[in-house]
Amino acid sequence: MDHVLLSEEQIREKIAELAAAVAADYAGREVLLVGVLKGAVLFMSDFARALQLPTQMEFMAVSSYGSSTSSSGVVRILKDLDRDITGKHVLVLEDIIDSGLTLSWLLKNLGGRAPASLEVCALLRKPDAVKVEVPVRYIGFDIPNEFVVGYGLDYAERYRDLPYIATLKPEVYA
Ligand SMILES: O=P(O)(O)OC[C@H]1O[C@H](OP(=O)(O)OP(=O)(O)O)[C@H](O)[C@@H]1O
Ligand SMILES: Nc1nc2[nH]cnc2c(=O)[nH]1
Repeated sequence: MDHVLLSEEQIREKIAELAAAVAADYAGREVLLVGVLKGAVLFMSDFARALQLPTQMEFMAVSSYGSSTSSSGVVRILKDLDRDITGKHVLVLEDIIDSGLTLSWLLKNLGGRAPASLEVCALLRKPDAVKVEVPVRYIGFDIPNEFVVGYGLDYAERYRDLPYIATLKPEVYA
């Protein structure tokens, strides 16, 4: 671990803000939250509790081919949604947008299933790493182009359980 980038408290406050914005925008509608496994699991859990709206939850697991610290844009579905999203108001919850390749693929895929609406709420985004622009309605934090772990984010499956987000020393993963 190098240093803490975002503390537990900063994350909690940001999630409250995001949830308030989503609740205002979706008032009167039921939202179907789609969490992208595994990274978004902690975010999904805290966000769903903060959101003052009737919600349902689904999960999807995708894997991008590439090294453990970068994605290639070739995406494979490891676990699909358990049901049809036709006519649903879908809000995709992502932990991080790095190159944008995963989300870009996912939005095309989900968009083809005729949801009533499809938006994204991402906790983290690295503006300097983006290779494809993805329309993202709700963003938690823009962060520097460094590899981060914690709060769902792993390095080789470790560190997901940290309640904060930290940078990893480059020598650990280079
Ligand atoms: O914008 P990109 O460059 O495509 O990277 C972002 C994706 O990478 C991470 O997932 P990962 O493939 O590491 O799987 P995990 O969530 O199971 O850790 C993260 O959760 C995003 O889904
Ligand atoms: N853990 C982790 N996974 C990622 N996937 C894309 N970017 C990152 C990152 O900075 N950290």
